Amino acid sequence: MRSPKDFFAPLAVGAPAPVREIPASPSRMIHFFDPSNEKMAAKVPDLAAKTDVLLGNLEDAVRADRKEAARAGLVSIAKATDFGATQLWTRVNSLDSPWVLDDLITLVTEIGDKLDVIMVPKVEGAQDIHYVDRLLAQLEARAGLRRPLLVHAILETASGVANVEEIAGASPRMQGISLGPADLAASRRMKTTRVGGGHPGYLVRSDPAGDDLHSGRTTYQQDLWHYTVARMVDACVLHGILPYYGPFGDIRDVVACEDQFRNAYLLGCVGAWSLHPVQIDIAKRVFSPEPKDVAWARRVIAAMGDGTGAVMIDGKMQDDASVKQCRVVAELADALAARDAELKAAYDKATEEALA
Ligand SMILES: CC(=O)SCCNC(=O)CCNC(=O)[C@H](O)C(C)(C)COP(=O)(O)OP(=O)(O)OC[C@H]1O[C@@H](n2cnc3c(N)ncnc32)[C@H](O)[C@@H]1OP(=O)(O)O
Ligand SMILES: CC(=O)C(=O)O
Ligand SMILES: [Mg+2]
Repeated sequence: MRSPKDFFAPLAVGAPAPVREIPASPSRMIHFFDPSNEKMAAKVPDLAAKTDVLLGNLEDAVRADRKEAARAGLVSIAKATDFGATQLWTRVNSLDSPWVLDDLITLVTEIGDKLDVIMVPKVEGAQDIHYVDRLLAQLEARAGLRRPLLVHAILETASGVANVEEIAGASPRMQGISLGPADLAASRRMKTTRVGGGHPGYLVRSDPAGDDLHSGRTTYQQDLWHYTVARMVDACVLHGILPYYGPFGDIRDVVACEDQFRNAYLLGCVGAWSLHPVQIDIAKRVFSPEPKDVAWARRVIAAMGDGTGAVMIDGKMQDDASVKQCRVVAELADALAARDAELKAAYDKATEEALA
């Protein structure tokens, strides 16, 4: 563990100084593509126009015999594409794999100036982040980079969950953490074979009306990921970094995908992964506050003046705490509206109507 005095010192001579605050650019969807897949690669320029984050994936879902092609593909795509305001991220192979060292050396030295964030899978504890932190500093110095790369950890091992607070605070490079429900389920020996989402067997049942235990009892499916997402959100907030829901593997079930994303949004996550183009708009919709909620938040903020005291609006009590809740929604809306004219118009129209 570095001393608090050295926390923001560069870890290699010539490496750029670490950032003191994580940039709050929109990252409602982290869209995954396989840079070795020609069809997906061809779509990257179009996808850059409609996603907040594009991520060139080198790890799971890329076949072992395509790892080098994926790495080389990402280098060419990054060099050839103008991403505009969209961030470019990558997910490198796991730290115990035969590919990760070349992934990091190649990507940082060839396209370090185009990359924003490096996602590290299967993080077990702070030691994994410390390893990547020092190596990135050495490579940044070698490449002459002026801006430090940020690091994102996937929470997908039982040990990672047990150590999530120390992972979140392991380095000033830590940008955020995503839930990895597939590897996490395997690591914990959970008995679900689904990639994220609920399970019909994980439920609670209402009490029986009488002696008949078998009929008339409603069941409610529960969220398998509630505990982990909530814990991840707290760890991220504690260290000033951003929490994300990860993948939803049932691409066809756009309805349950939206539900899972919304649960994560309501619990504090800022975005989720999209694995297929059909999930991009779902994430955009869910992780952008609804116009009526923005209008309400702005109305409460306006009515609360300096933010202290208590007022009644439409029969609901508002005070110093509820105005803070409203500021969360209003500030997110302002940040998204600054980049999205359509959203800005919808927020402003709803606010005008609410204040009329
Ligand atoms: C547990 C984890 O680690 S999750 C993260 C790792 N997994 C991934 O990254 C998976 C990424 N996604 C995929 O590989 C694919 O979407 C699959 C395999 C799930 C489905 O792919 P397909 O069977 O080709 O889907 P489908 O036929 O509906 O695709 C329609 C079009 O969208 C394209 N497409 C599919 N997924 C993507 C994507 N993620 N990005 C860009 N284009 C895509 C297809 O190439 C196809 O293009 P075409 O119309 O030119 O032929
Ligand atoms: C996200 C991921 O990598 C997983 O669920 O395993
Ligand atoms: Mg995984």
